[in-house]
Amino acid sequence: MTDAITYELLHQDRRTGARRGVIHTPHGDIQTPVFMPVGTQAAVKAMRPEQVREMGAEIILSNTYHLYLRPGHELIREAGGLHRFMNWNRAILTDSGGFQVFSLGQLRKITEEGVRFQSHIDGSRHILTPEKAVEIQNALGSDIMMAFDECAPYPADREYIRDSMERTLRWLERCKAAHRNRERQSLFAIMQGGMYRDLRRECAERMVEMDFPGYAIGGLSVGEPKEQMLEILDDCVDYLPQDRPRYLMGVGTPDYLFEAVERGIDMCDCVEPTRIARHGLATTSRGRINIKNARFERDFSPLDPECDCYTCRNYSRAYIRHVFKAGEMMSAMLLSNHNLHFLINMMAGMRKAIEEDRFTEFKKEFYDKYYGTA
Ligand SMILES: CNc1nc2c(CCc3ccc(C(F)(F)F)cc3)c3[nH]c(N)nc(=O)c3cc2[nH]1
Ligand SMILES: [Zn+2]
Repeated sequence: MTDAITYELLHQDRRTGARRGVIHTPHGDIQTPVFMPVGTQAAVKAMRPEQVREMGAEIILSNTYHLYLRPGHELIREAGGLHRFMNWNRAILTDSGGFQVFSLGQLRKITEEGVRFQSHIDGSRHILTPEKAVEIQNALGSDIMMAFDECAPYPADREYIRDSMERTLRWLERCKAAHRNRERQSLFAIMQGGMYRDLRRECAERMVEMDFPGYAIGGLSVGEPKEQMLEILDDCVDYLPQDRPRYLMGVGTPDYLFEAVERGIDMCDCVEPTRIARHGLATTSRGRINIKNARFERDFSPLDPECDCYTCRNYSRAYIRHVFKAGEMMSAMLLSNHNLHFLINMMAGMRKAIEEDRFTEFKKEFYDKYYGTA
């Protein structure tokens, strides 16, 4: 029986680990490497689905933890699934909730069974188990479901990491056993192992042994120094099979995206573009700008002169600064639109550069402009 998703490798950059591929899903193809906009509560903040689609997004992320607590996965099942409910007809990947329980839930307790926690919304008590996480994602109908894992905290000693990794692997067996409709929804495994190279290798080997249609690298972007993350990443990608997509979880600022793609990562996410929009921050080809800054008061040029998005074609920095200061929702709409467009555009540039075996040059050009070393 074929899996819901399959990966096709199109081209390997001649001088780096960067690779160009396509992920075929029941809701269309995803060109990789890809940046996935975050739609935590069944909405990409301040954006309508048509806009997200129009800028070229082919997959968005959503979340088991949030949607289970509100509005409830059974309600979404009754609505015909998450695609119907949020009017998004391309691919959806849902995280399994483990990470969010730890970053959002109060009073949580890990047991062999699963994780007990109190809702950050109303304090009600719940338990999330591997079986429950699969059931919820099945109700949501996401094309890619993530296994229920523990994203170990940073720093953590080797003893803790090994025990946590072993439990995550036992939970993975339970997720696989609970997963029925492989031809409609694919289950991705998530590699843990902290910052310990040998544990990472062992975790990867045991996950690959169980065979999944895709693999995520978890337990990173949890506060570790950048060099440490890149060191771990150097090894992790090589432990994974060539013919499956690789998803690096929680990574999404431009510099990290380049480093991840250079090492052979296919999929990335991050709440950053829409989150920073709400604080008046815009990502431009010449670095980040804070629109609140007084220097933009009479600046009638676009956010980014090199950007062709709706925001940059129609509004000035002065206007966006004004609506932001005035507390108008328009500022989140215009900044989210630009920030997402910028990252999606940047990924399109990476894909083209890989096809032409000039990823290294593309990365240098980008860095020189973005960090002003030009
Ligand atoms: C920010 N750093 C980080 N984020 C991490 C995430 C969350 C990724 C995610 C997924 C969906 C959404 C949604 F809001 F769009 F829904 C938002 C974020 C992880 N998730 C799991 N399962 N294991 C990990 O080991 C892990 C490590 C992570 N490091
Ligand atoms: Zn723009």
